[in-house]
Amino acid sequence: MPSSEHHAPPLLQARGLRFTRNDDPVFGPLDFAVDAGEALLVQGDNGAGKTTLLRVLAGLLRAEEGAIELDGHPSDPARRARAITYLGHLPGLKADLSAMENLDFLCGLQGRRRSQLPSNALAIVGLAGYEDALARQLSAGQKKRLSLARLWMSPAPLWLLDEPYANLDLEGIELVNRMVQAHLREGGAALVTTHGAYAAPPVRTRLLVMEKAA
Ligand SMILES: Nc1ncnc2c1ncn2[C@@H]1O[C@H](COP(=O)(O)OP(=O)(O)OP(=O)(O)O)[C@@H](O)[C@H]1O
Repeated sequence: MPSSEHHAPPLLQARGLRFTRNDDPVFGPLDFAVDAGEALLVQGDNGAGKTTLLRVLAGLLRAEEGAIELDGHPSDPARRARAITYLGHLPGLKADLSAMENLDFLCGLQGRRRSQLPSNALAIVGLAGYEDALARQLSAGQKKRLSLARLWMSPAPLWLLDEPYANLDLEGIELVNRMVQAHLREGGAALVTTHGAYAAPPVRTRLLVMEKAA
């Protein structure tokens, strides 16, 4: 653990991050940092570039310019695999596997927090009793909840959450906020995109407002 006089680098730092698509500017340059125990709310209208930013941070798209550091080191595939878990718009589930098989499969790919059992994670997200249901038989909200169970199992400290409230009922929105709170209490961090329509998680929050590039 770092001593009090040694200031740990942010979990995530972006400097001068700029993204263009076919020479059209999408966002940036952006500068921001997220420390352990913090959330960064990424706010902006439809098309402002929130999803693009998260995909750049997750290593799925390449920025035109700028630098990304994870824990004080340049972001590279191995560091991203250890540090980041990405919850995108699509649930990323295998339609013909059951809820439990999906979770086992994803834990096999990404590792899991030692203290967590997949069955507990399913119960936490309200899917107790759905262990054997095929993913394609789940509702949109239940699929989202299954993705949240995968998130809960992930050992990565940095959560990139693209509109995590989409398709969730009020209780599901509160579930997301409780999960983010618990994750931050354990020293994690989260980037959360939002249109501002839902209550943000009640945690230490920084704000990044994105506007459509001119
Ligand atoms: N695959 C793509 N090909 C071409 N243009 C794209 C693609 N994906 C996004 N865009 C464009 O990039 C810009 C940013 O899109 P992005 O999805 O990042 O916005 P967003 O802030 O996440 O929007 P929303 O709130 O609607 O999800 C938009 O102008 C969009 O039309």
